[in-house]
Amino acid sequence: MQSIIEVQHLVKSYQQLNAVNDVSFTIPKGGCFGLLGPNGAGKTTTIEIMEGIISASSGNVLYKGQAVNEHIAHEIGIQFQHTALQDFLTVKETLDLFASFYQKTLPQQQLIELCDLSEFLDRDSRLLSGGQRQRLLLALALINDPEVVFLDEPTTGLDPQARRNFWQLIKNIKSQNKTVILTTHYMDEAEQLCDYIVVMDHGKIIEQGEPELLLKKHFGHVFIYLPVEQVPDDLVTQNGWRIQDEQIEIETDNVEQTISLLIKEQVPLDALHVKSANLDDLFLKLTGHSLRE
Ligand SMILES: Nc1ncnc2c1ncn2[C@@H]1O[C@H](COP(=O)(O)OP(=O)(O)OP(=O)(O)O)[C@@H](O)[C@H]1O
Repeated sequence: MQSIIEVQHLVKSYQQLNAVNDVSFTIPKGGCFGLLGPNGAGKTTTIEIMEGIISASSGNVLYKGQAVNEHIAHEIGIQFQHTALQDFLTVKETLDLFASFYQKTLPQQQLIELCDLSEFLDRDSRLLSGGQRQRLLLALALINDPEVVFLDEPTTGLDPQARRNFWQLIKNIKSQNKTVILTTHYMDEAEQLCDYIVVMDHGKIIEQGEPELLLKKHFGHVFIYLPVEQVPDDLVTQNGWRIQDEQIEIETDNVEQTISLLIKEQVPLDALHVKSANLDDLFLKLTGHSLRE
């Protein structure tokens, strides 16, 4: 595995607080790397040190084996949550303006296609919908044809359809052999896009790996749910089943056996449903709270 960024023993302290507390990870070249964690976990601080925006108290970030310096700005693209767009400029004029800041740029037509901008090129950038604005901000992050693109919560506030469209754009970018570094509060987004995730909490890494392998490691099981009023209390107690949101939650590695037991105990099964663990469950298990609390 070829790495593009290495983060080594990173620490960032603010007075008494270690916002980032001895964090190390390696980002493989190509694919999508996700940095996840609840509010205040230290994600933005870590990312901003990687981007060269703020300096670390100690530790190193290596980009292609070299310490990060001011040249990194030419090789990376950053989609900020709130980029100030110039008033009175159309989308096309905004692309022209940002392209003028760089010596090397992606051909504009390619950028327009990659980010699906053609429908609203002549629109004043203040009049864009949330999804259109995000596509323009993505195009601005890609304007210098960077090898690494940082996306900080790129779909926050978008409707489900716009989020799905945006995921497709990110997949297109991945297929161009660029490395995408993503922070997100949406676990379905991480599951769809990320090849590797690092989960942070309180400034430290609490887990990292490929999403599928992490799910296998933490949950060898599936979940069966039944309405609480349909399962006798003593059966729940005997088996140590949990009660969550008016549902009995049964974690099992043998669905057939569990269902046979429920049938034997004459539990009605018409409202039963079965679910595999997902990243939301993993997050809850690791941090004790869900990501969007
Ligand atoms: N400039 C600063 N001065 C003091 N404390 C800071 C500063 N920047 C961040 N912090 C603190 O460092 C901790 C980590 O913040 P950070 O923004 O990195 O978290 P985050 O994981 O990105 O959270 P969110 O998901 O809410 O953006 C927080 O407790 C925050 O209050």
